[in-house]
Amino acid sequence: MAQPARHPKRKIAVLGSRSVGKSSLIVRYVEDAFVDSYYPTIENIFNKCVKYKGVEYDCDVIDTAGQDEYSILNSKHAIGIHGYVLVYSIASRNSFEMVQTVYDKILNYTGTEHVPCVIVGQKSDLHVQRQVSEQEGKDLAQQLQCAWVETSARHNANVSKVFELMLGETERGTTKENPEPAPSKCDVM
Ligand SMILES: Nc1nc2c(ncn2[C@@H]2O[C@H](COP(=O)(O)OP(=O)(O)OP(=O)(O)O)[C@@H](O)[C@H]2O)c(=O)[nH]1
Repeated sequence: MAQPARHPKRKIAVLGSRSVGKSSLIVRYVEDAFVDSYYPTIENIFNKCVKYKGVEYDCDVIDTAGQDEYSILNSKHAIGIHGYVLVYSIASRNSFEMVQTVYDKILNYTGTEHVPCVIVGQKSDLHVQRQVSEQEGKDLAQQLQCAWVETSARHNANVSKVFELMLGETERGTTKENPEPAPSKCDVM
């Protein structure tokens, strides 16, 4: 009997400062809903099947508690992860600066020189409060060799693009013969 097609599993962690809209971005993507109220996240895992270039990926999306410069990376957010979505709010310069800090923490923890990442400027609907320009977002992404996009979970703008870009980053370098990207490991010193 023919075996059912296996969906490759991908684990994606969503990181960034508090209240930048990480949960809202994921909930918009997975459940197509938006809530105005703010409930700080402890930890949540969402699951969605995502079709990318004809392949259906079984994606676990890990929503994390917001980070700050003093947060220590949780091993659950650093081991076995295929890619990272690093979120800032376009209305908060501090949250934009936190992207580099969190990225450095990931590299430190995993002992690698590069991890597949998408940098996301969330709350793009907040034009009047904008503190971070599109160009600054693009420049950071170029510097860190990541993909970049601005989104609004509120207006459902570019939300699915984040996850397409993410799979583009994780699948880069994979081939038919070698279809599995290496998930991140812990660097044992
Ligand atoms: N204007 C606007 N507000 C948003 C958007 N996305 C989220 N928010 C609001 O921002 C607040 C924080 O959103 P959350 O999704 O809880 O943020 P978070 O990053 O998951 O927060 P933590 O769990 O504390 O890290 C909520 O009041 C949301 O309604 C957006 O695209 N536009």
